Amino acid sequence: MAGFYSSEKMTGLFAYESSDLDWCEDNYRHSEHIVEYFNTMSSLFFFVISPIMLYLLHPYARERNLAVHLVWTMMIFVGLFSAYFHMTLSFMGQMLDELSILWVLGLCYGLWFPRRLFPSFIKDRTTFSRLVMMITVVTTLCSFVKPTANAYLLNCFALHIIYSLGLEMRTCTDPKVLRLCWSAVGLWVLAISCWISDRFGCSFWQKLNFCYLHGIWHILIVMAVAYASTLIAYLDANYEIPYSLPSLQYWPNDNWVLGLPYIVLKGTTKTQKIF
Ligand SMILES: CCCCCCCC/C=C\CCCCCCCC(=O)N[C@@H](CO)[C@H](O)/C=C/CCCCCCCCCCCCC
Ligand SMILES: [Ca+2]
Ligand SMILES: [Zn+2]
Repeated sequence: MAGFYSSEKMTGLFAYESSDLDWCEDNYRHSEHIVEYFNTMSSLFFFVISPIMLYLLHPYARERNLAVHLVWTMMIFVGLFSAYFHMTLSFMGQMLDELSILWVLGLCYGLWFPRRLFPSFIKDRTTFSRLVMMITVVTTLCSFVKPTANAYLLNCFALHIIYSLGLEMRTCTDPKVLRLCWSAVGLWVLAISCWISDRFGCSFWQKLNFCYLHGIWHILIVMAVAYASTLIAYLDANYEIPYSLPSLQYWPNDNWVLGLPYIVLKGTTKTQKIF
């Protein structure tokens, strides 16, 4: 009997609308199987950008650490779980969506957090990455205590990333790097405005019959992550693999306003001897 109840509880976690979260978009408006149609479809944008970023960052990843590829590989899963969450609004969907974001953040911190900002008792990146891993595991467990707070906590990481970026950019005068930094911050500001507006201004947007801000957030946040992660990887390359002579370019065209940024390496391990 106890087994029956616990398996019933388990299926309850997968049940449609079992999450406490419900975004502004009308439920079942465009499909009887998909709770929030536009929020689900816009999550598919992750599948468009992630493979391109995997391809663009390959030369840098090969030189620095192939684990860099995990970032955009995991972003494909973030997109998948986000689509599943909005399709069902299930508790399991919510946790998969949020925990996959937490683990991408953990990975990015472990890989790229600048050495000179490490706490003084940490001497090398391996120890720092282990500490980040432990914090990520503990936060994963804590996320089940008050699941409605998770999204707010995750958004706070963006503030810490921007603060750390500010410290790193203080001495930068390169116009191309500054442009990438301001574009990343600008995209994030637009994205978070959509997220907050969807969360707290829903009755206003319903009156205007425009309930798609959370879907727009999905698109803007992927672009912000593409810009911010490339910028951080570029700063990291300058510090960790200076012989590779990193520079920034945009795909598909370097002159476009809204291309995807990537790192070009003009030197390789073969030219390392000179340094
Ligand atoms: C030294 C660290 C470098 C970090 C580089 C960037 C790392 C990006 C890490 C995570 C990717 C976030 C992907 C967002 C997916 C959104 C899915 C979604 O919409 N989920 C919502 C529910 O559907 C949920 O409510 C959202 C929760 C909030 C997520 C907050 C993510 C923080 C993203 C940080 C982006 C930094 C941008 C900095 C710009 C200068
Ligand atoms: Ca809804
Ligand atoms: Zn979402």
